[in-house]
Amino acid sequence: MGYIEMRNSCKTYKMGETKIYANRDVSFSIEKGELAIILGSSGAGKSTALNILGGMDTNDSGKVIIDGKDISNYNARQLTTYRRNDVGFVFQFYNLVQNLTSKENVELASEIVKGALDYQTGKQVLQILQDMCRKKGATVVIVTNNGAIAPIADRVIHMHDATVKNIEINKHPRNIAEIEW
Ligand SMILES: Nc1ncnc2c1ncn2[C@@H]1O[C@H](COP(=O)(O)OP(=O)(O)OP(=O)(O)O)[C@@H](O)[C@H]1O
Repeated sequence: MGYIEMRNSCKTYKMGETKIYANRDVSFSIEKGELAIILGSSGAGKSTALNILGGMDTNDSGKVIIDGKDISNYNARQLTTYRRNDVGFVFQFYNLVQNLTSKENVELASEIVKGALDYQTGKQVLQILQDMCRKKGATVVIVTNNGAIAPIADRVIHMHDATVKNIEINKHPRNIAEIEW
């Protein structure tokens, strides 16, 4: 079993009378110490999957197994403990997260790099994330619509239209210095 596993995870949002499928039967597995990239165009469902993995949102059905525990059964208090102890977030833009209280949003914001990342700062952040995997054994999940950074990942999860279309394993991930966008 992977360190992180989504199994048939589904999430819908209601917009008035309309039901929007943000994640439909999303399944993937990430090994401990991997750098995984979830890649897809705007609206593909990447942030929805990441928010669920990070305990910031909950799914409607399906399992979300982290280190052998199914966090999809967690209540709000358990999710708060999980976020505090087991998860770290870096946002590209300053985001308010809908499911968190305003106090939790302020706490999150205090840990976030200032505003949108410029090119060089973006590269430095990627370098830190890759080093955290390679040197400290951390498991990192990056969400992006920029295909140019996919070669730095051990695993690339392609999403389109709320589903996982394809999963690629890079046997020889590139160093950050080798990529340009
Ligand atoms: N809170 C919400 N209420 C209603 N619809 C939502 C909500 N969050 C996401 N959606 C919808 O769910 C779908 C998936 O959105 P999601 O943000 O997960 O995509 P994404 O791949 O991360 O896109 P982006 O790259 O633009 O951030 C989209 O159609 C989006 O409009």
